[in-house]
Amino acid sequence: MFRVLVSDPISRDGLEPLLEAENIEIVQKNVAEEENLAQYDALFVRSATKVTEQLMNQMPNLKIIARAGVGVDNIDVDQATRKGIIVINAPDGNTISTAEHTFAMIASLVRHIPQANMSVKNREWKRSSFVGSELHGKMLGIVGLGRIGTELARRAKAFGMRVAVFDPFLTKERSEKIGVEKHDFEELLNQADIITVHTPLTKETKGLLNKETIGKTKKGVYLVNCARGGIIDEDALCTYLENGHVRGVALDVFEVEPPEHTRLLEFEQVIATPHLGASTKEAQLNVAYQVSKEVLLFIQGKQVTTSINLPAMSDEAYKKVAPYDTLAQKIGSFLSQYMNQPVQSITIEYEGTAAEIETAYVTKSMIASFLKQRMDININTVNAGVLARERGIQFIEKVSDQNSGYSNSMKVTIHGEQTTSEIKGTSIPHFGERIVSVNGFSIDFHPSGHLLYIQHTDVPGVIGNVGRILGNHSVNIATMQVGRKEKGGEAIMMLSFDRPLDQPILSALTELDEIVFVKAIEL
Ligand SMILES: NC(=O)c1ccc[n+]([C@@H]2O[C@H](COP(=O)([O-])OP(=O)(O)OC[C@H]3O[C@@H](n4cnc5c(N)ncnc54)[C@H](O)[C@@H]3O)[C@@H](O)[C@H]2O)c1
Ligand SMILES: O=C(O)CC[C@@H](O)C(=O)O
Repeated sequence: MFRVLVSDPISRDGLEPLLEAENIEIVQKNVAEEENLAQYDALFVRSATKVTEQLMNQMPNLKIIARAGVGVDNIDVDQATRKGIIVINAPDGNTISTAEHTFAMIASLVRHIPQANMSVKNREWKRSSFVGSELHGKMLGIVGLGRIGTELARRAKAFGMRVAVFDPFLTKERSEKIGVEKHDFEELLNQADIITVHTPLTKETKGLLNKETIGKTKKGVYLVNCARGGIIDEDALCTYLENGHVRGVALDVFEVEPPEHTRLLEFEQVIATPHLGASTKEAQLNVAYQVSKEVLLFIQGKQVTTSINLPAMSDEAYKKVAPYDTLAQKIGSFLSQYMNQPVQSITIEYEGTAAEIETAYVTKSMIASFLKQRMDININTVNAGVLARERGIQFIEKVSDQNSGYSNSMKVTIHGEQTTSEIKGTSIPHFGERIVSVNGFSIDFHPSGHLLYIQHTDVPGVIGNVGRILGNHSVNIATMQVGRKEKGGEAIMMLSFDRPLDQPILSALTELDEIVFVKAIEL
């Protein structure tokens, strides 16, 4: 049974993909009211539930956190990553609703609609107090031209506005295609009549509009924040509202929500909504449906596509990656068992067609498989990189479209404290994965099951002696391959069996004079 806790109000209709599937239990209850948090595999939230490290510690079985919305600033993504918990969001389900809400706020702001509404309801008729401005011909400055910024730009243009944009990641081609003017931040501040922010809240965007930058705006500017509280500094807003430099402000989001203590709400020129950007039936259905489908993919062992802390990959891309993923996991596990010593660095080299896949994913998968042999915690592609770095293990990825004899190959080299080892493998369509070289010895075997690696001197009788000892212990050899670098030098044997070998057999083999090293490997 896969258990899902839905902590914030999320559209039940949107949960349909999970409700219709078998062996999934969905509980809609706030985390604060649930006594047995440890039983859940998935947690669904909107912006209200704060997914802290402490909460994650109370949910040791948690595998996936689904944010039914865009911003993940209420989730400690770094901690989730360390714990191997996938974080997904619904990147575009609420884009239209938020763009429409922002536009409604802009229109309300310049026509004083909320203030006029209050006045009429107070039985007043003060027409001259609420003279507004047209949007037509004015310049809207959009900071952050992502999904919402782009939809907003379209709506502003339909109203005859000029649209100026600042977004450090925006290309000239894209701005021309959308029909907006690309500016640097100072130009936008100097020229725009209305400035609206649509970036995520990050270290760079926190306080982006502050005492200094608001000071560079046109006198009488209108400011809008329907993205995240804190992108516009609230103290600075109060200062510029007080001295009349800022004519009006529209806020859907606040530094602290609900905004019980902010002075901002005392200003007549400030209009506010309680974080309603995504609050439409359509958006809530979309976001819940999007994350439910993603969680279902995860339960089915398929690739999720909207993860915050995994490389994004379509199903199509994963089909190409899957054979190399299996090969990488086998090599990682083999080397970890083989090299029983601390490790300093891991290099993974992709050649030929293997270089065309999403290599970052496969590298993490290999590292996860390597670390799993050594650590008793949940390790997967989400946290493998972080955990390796924390343990001082460097990992290096090299990609080359050249091939050295195989149409695709993957070579992993591990530098340990005492020795260095390497394994090269390839994936053969319809045949599976093969290891083609171990520590420079050419060989050819399928990396699976109960294996035995033997390093020995290349003299007559070794194979017979190994066969005799195994036979004496009633061990049946399933497959056997040998490889050597030169006649009479060192050589290796790779054997596979139907059952694991126990220690007395390994000791008996080690006692043979011509045997240098014996290692049982379970894959
Ligand atoms: N009020 C609501 O209910 C509501 C609803 C949805 C989203 N949001 C907020 O809106 C934000 C934007 O959503 P989106 O879907 O458009 O995201 P998005 O990722 O599509 O767009 C964000 C844009 O910001 C730009 N950006 C990043 N750093 C920047 C910087 N320092 N200066 C200028 N631009 C920068 C990025 O290049 C990107 O184009 C979300 O992060 C979320 O916090 C709020
Ligand atoms: O869940 C909500 O209503 C808020 C959503 C919004 O802030 C988001 O980032 O998607």
